[in-house]
Amino acid sequence: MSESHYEQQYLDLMARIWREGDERVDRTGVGTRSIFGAQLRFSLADNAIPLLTTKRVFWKAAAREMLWFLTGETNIRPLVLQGVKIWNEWPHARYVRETGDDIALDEFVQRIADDESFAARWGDLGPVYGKQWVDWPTYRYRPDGLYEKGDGIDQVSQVIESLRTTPGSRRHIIEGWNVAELDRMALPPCHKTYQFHVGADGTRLNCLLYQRSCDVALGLPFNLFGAALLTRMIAQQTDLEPGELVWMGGDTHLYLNHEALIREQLEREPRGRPTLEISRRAPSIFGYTIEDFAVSGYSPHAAIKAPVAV
Ligand SMILES: Nc1nc(=O)c2c([nH]1)NC[C@@H]1CN(c3ccc(C(=O)N[C@@H](CCC(=O)O)C(=O)O)cc3)CN21
Ligand SMILES: O=c1ccn([C@H]2C[C@H](O)[C@@H](COP(=O)(O)O)O2)c(=O)[nH]1
Repeated sequence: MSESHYEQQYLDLMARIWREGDERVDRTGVGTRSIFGAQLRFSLADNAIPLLTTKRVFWKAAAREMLWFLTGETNIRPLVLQGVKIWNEWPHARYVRETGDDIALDEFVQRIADDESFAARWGDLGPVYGKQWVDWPTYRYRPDGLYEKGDGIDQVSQVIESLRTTPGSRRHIIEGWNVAELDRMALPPCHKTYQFHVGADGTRLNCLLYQRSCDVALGLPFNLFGAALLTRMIAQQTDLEPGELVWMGGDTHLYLNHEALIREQLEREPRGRPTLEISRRAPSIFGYTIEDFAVSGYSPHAAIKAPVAV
């Protein structure tokens, strides 16, 4: 018998949530079936990548999003200019809510692209992932008892440094959950904690991602690819071989309006094992561009459209 396909875990998770999940009214009002606590494991060895094949996943959008996080940027404009649409709904909803100007999503996005000052005012998501990852704010007390702003903390560089100098550490963490700033974020981070780990006698880099809330149909395919890509870049920068990606979900759910996608996708069989090649070693973790990444052996089933819950 052939070794089971890595994607079977994802399909099994989807089937189990749809079959056994509790039906819940969620923040978006759409409604979900949900389980609490789930785990998936993927090997990243030999350039393996946990990219779904039972529907086409636009991995370049996920890769561009990951590169955007690494720039520390929190405005959607750079994504919009690259044709990445996945964050557009949230600034649009805020704009409509705060101005009463009920413009269509497409028109809003066009203005973000065309008008830099409009984008500066309305395109920002607040201090989300990128900001916390590379510029976590600090404050220090002054002798007069007031605070002043300290230097931001670049967690990504610190993790790379700690992987190089103390690989056996159990503290290689990149954290997005800045409790003091949650109320200023368009959405509190979902893929909130990345822990890295050096295993196999100091040769392999493993990553564990803890995701507090997971949209299994739309978000998870992106989150798995993103986490694998981040791990691959960090492995290259620290001269380690890619090891394993462990994914852990908190509230792991399927939106009720994704039923057609779920039924269709669960009929399909995984197809092939794509690989990710990184064509050059960038001077630092911040030096990669989309052209550095190539996926080969990817001939997935057709994309399946589904509405995103805002
Ligand atoms: N409900 C919800 N689910 C999410 O996955 C999610 C959020 N909200 N809010 C913030 C981000 C945005 N993310 C998104 C948003 C949309 C797609 C999406 O529509 N994906 C489509 C098309 C992708 C494309 O056009 O490139 C897909 O078929 O995967 C994926 C991830 C992940 N996050
Ligand atoms: O990277 C992401 C970002 C978001 N999600 C999903 C998970 C939930 O369905 C929503 C967030 O809603 P909350 O009420 O804040 O939990 O977005 C994801 O799966 N992946």
